[in-house]
Amino acid sequence: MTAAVEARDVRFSFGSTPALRGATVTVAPGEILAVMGPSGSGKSTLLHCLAGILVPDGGEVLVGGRRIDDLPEAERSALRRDRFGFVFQFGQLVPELTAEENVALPLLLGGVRRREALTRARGWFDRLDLAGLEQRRSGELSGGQAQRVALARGLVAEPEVLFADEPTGALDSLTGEQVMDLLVGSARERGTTVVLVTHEARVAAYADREVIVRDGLVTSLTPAAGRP
Ligand SMILES: Nc1ncnc2c1ncn2[C@@H]1O[C@H](COP(=O)(O)OP(=O)(O)OP(=O)(O)O)[C@@H](O)[C@H]1O
Repeated sequence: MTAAVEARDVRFSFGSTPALRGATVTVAPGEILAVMGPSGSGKSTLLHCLAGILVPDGGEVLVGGRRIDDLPEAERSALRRDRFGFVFQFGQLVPELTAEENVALPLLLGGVRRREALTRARGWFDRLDLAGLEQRRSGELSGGQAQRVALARGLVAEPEVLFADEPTGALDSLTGEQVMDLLVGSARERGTTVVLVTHEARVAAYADREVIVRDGLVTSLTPAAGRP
């Protein structure tokens, strides 16, 4: 089966600091993969390389079996917009926009007309337990609400792959569990592939499989905790 996303022997340095030293990982279509590992081990860098945000110094990144690391920036940017969704640790909502405009953003950037984009965006508010908050700005939302809005924004364009970098890192454990339930539930409903960076075992337990990044290498493959 062709992998949804794959890194082959990927190397990346920030100046003289090596962040990835030959990382190899394969994510199957519809799989939820947790990327674990100590602070500074290269987890975010691996996610950024898989998502075509960073271009590796060596090795290859493939999406649906096709190399993306050698594409021009404009094509990688279009790929991110059209086929990927993103959720980061601190939601990173646009403060000037309402919650529903934030959710609609990927659709608007993809050329969907405003009225249709907002209608599709609103559909997510009930689903993610956000009904009534459509017109709020990010400063008027709790951390958990803002992160659910960010999750809706990551999923609204029905991406093939959702990249989530510490999506619960700024939340208390109960709120974090609610966000993970919604993230995993929505991904499973649509068969969305998920690459989930986390240093928390209880978050990784939501995944189908976990890999550990250590010193810029993917060093171990184990079943996620709590799964047979
Ligand atoms: N923008 C940057 N400039 C310079 N060095 C960086 C930059 N980003 C990351 N690094 C370095 O690259 C290495 C890998 O960082 P990365 O952020 O990928 O680790 P991480 O496993 O995601 O860490 P954390 O769990 O703390 O977020 C570290 O040594 C880090 O200091």
